Amino acid sequence: MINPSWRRVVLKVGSALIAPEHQGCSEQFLRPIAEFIRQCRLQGLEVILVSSGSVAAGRHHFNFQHQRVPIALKRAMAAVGQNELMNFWSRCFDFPCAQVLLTHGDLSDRVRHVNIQNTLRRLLDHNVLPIVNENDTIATDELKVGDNDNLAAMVATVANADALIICSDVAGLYTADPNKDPNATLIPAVKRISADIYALAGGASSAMGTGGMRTKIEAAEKAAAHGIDTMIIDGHQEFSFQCILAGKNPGTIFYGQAKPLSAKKHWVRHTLRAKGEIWVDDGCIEALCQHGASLLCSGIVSINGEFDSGDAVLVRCAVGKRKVAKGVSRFSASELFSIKGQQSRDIESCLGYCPTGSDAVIHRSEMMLLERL
Ligand SMILES: Nc1ncnc2c1ncn2[C@@H]1O[C@H](COP(=O)(O)OP(=O)(O)O)[C@@H](O)[C@H]1O
Ligand SMILES: N[C@@H](CCC(=O)OP(=O)(O)O)C(=O)O
Repeated sequence: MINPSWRRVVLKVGSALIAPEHQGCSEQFLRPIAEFIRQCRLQGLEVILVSSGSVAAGRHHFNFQHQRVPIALKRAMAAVGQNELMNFWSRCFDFPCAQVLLTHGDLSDRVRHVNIQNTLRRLLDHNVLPIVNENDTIATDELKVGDNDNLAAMVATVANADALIICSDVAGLYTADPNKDPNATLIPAVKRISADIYALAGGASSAMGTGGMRTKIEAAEKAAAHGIDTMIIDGHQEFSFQCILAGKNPGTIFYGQAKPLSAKKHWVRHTLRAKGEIWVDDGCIEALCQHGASLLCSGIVSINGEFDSGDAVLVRCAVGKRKVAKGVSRFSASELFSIKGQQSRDIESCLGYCPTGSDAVIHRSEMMLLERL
């Protein structure tokens, strides 16, 4: 294995590998991937598979020729395709497979998040292969992750994996989209994901791919913040899998951070979605960024959006509106309208009650500074 310290890996397989001809699941690329999973398990690695392809695999059952599929039809295609997908994967192995269908709503709810973690743990303990996909049949824009690269990174985080391997249709991250630029060259390793790395990424070039390279870099960034290494490899080539098993790098490796974020901070930063904004003054920004303070109501200038206590919000500078932090608000938007700019001791007299028993609007432990990242 490329890194002998890896104990648990998440392997993500894109739709173009599952159903390359739009005619249901194809053995062509899946057999070598299945063999790789088998070999990993023989080497003592725990494997979680994140398999795309429910829509691509189900499409041939519907007489629909247009490129853009209406969402209601996509949900129906996913329902039938997911079944084909699971049947196919199950036939590849002589050990049991488990279907785990998730939405973003499941990953961002603390109780369901823990349930997912416990279920994956139990499945791996009993040598079952978890096969994860987004629950496309019911997912709404608000509740879905939207692409399986980011979903796989969230699964790698919740499962405390050591590595995320993304099987794509190109060998890795190139200096430009290799399908458009013949001079593009492969970047073998990325130590830090910066804006320059994002600038290299274009969208999906195949009709089946969802996010292109950008969502793969987002996934690598999420994983790295949890200390997880990410590899992007060409899943069409058996050689890619042989390389990994032989300890070589056939694509691009993004190294996990040596000092990962705490699980709570990672969840706030990389899983929760901001439901609103709190705009703060310069003194407040200095307290947050330079003194590690919690956010208090005295520094709040304005509130934007509807959110409840417990929802994630963005903290923005009132002047210039740049993003300063992301965190969990202990007050709702309507409560903050009443107490913004007030001293903490006045919260109770403004609201008639003190909802949290603490004066922090966002506690330090539930806030991630964005400016330092
Ligand atoms: N800098 C880049 N390096 C490699 N591929 C890139 C880059 N920018 C854009 N791409 C495109 O991203 C595609 C892979 O993403 P996608 O089509 O979503 O596939 P998948 O099904 O693997 O998720 C490649 O085929 C390529 O055309
Ligand atoms: N959940 C969707 C796939 C979403 C997705 O990200 O697809 P891909 O870019 O092919 O990995 C499905 O199963 O059809």
